[in-house]
Amino acid sequence: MAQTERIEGAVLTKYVIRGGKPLYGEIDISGAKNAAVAIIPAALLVDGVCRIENIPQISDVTMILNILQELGADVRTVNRTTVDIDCSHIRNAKVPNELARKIRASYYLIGALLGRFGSAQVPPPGGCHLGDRPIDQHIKGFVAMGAEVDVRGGFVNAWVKDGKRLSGAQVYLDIVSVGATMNIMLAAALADGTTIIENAAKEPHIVDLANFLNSMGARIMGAGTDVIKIKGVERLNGGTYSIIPDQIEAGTYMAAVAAAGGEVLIKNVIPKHLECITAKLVETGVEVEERDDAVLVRRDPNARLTRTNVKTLPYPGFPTDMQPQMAVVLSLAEGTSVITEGVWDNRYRYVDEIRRMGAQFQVDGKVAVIEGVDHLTGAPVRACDLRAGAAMVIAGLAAHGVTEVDCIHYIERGYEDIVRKLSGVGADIRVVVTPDEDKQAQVG
Ligand SMILES: CC(=O)N[C@H]1[C@@H](OP(=O)(O)OP(=O)(O)OC[C@H]2O[C@@H](n3ccc(=O)[nH]c3=O)[C@H](O)[C@@H]2O)O[C@H](CO)[C@@H](O)[C@@H]1O
Ligand SMILES: C=C(OP(=O)(O)O)C(=O)O
Repeated sequence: MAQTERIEGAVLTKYVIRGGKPLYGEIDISGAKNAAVAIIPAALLVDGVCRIENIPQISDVTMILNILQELGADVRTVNRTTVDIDCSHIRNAKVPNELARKIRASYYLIGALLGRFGSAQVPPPGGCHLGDRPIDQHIKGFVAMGAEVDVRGGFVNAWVKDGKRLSGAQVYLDIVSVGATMNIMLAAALADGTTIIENAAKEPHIVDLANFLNSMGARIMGAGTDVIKIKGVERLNGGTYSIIPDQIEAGTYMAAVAAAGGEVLIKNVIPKHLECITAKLVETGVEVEERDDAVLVRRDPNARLTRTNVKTLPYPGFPTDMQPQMAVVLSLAEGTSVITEGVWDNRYRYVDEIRRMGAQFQVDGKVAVIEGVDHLTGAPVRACDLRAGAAMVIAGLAAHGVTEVDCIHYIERGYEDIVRKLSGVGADIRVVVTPDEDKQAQVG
């Protein structure tokens, strides 16, 4: 990722956690990062004002809103979680380099700009390093719809060969890809004719993007199944839409209660979206009670967790974005657990960090074997990426002693107010700001 941990004023920030305190109380979940970062670019397709509610206050959202503004969108903050976006006056289909390379979701601008203008120039996506992150399936979809695509001069260049409008097409995805499914949906919403995506991904954020587009006048059917049908329309009109709660943020706090013990009501969630996470936590001995729009998570701080095996898979399988957090839970479970990473090639980069805290963790390719330990011990550790960073926080909450988590800008890509939310349930966690000595030395 291109973000830097050096921030204005030559300071470094980290989280300092004094662990070993069970968590009690309530946590409110914010809007879903992975839905927001696709729905905001989708506003490019709309003629008029889109009011988007339940937007999470995270740095990836700030970044994608900044990109739209750079392109010429009128973005107005209505309140903390609501923005009005009007892209009607944009005429520019070239996305600025510096911003777009910082986030993976900038690739949604390809589908949205192609759909709106018939051309797009977007830098290759950034995002967390989880292994190779190809976009060949996105490109396959655009090409099937009549686009030419090449990658040259540091940009993905895409344009429609004959005229300005893409044509509906049948696209079979060779691999279940969330990004390709959403990007093709974006491109197809205003296309001429019907697009059918086969072997589509089924994640909650795919359904959310379809619901957003449909609420603005699109005709998308089947989102949430593996065949999605998009009947292209002439135009989309403005409207109001509220983003779904963040499945992974909720799962992260569920894992925190599992690791640290206690009883927390996790509010503003869709319990159905959490079932894949709930099922695995229950196997380890955690109690989870589903309410209408909340889950109550309980774990006796004096009882040991039980081992289990986890394989990450596309939805409704166990999410890859919960793999590091679940690994911390299993590090504390009695017996040997096995995790198989089924989506990414390189999602165990945090292993050296968690080992510093006493976890017994062996990794061979996509498989991790974890021997549960009785307790973890606080240590200085680094957030290697967004979810690995969240996992370090969870480990710190459960550990004996003090844990310092560095590189927290990764965590802030996807977690709104994590320190306030955890402090609210009794965690001893602070943000500490210290002078950046390297920078001071340079300045001096
Ligand atoms: C299926 C899945 O769990 N997807 C996750 C993936 O979405 P994201 O959209 O980033 O990734 P994809 O779903 O597209 O990728 C899934 C797999 O398909 C491969 N691939 C993808 C696109 C492509 O054109 N060619 C190709 O080969 C990837 O290398 C990966 O192995 O990461 C996000 C952030 O961690 C998660 O929120 C998503 O839940
Ligand atoms: C890895 C993630 O995000 P991104 O794909 O945006 O890097 C994530 O949400 O867990």
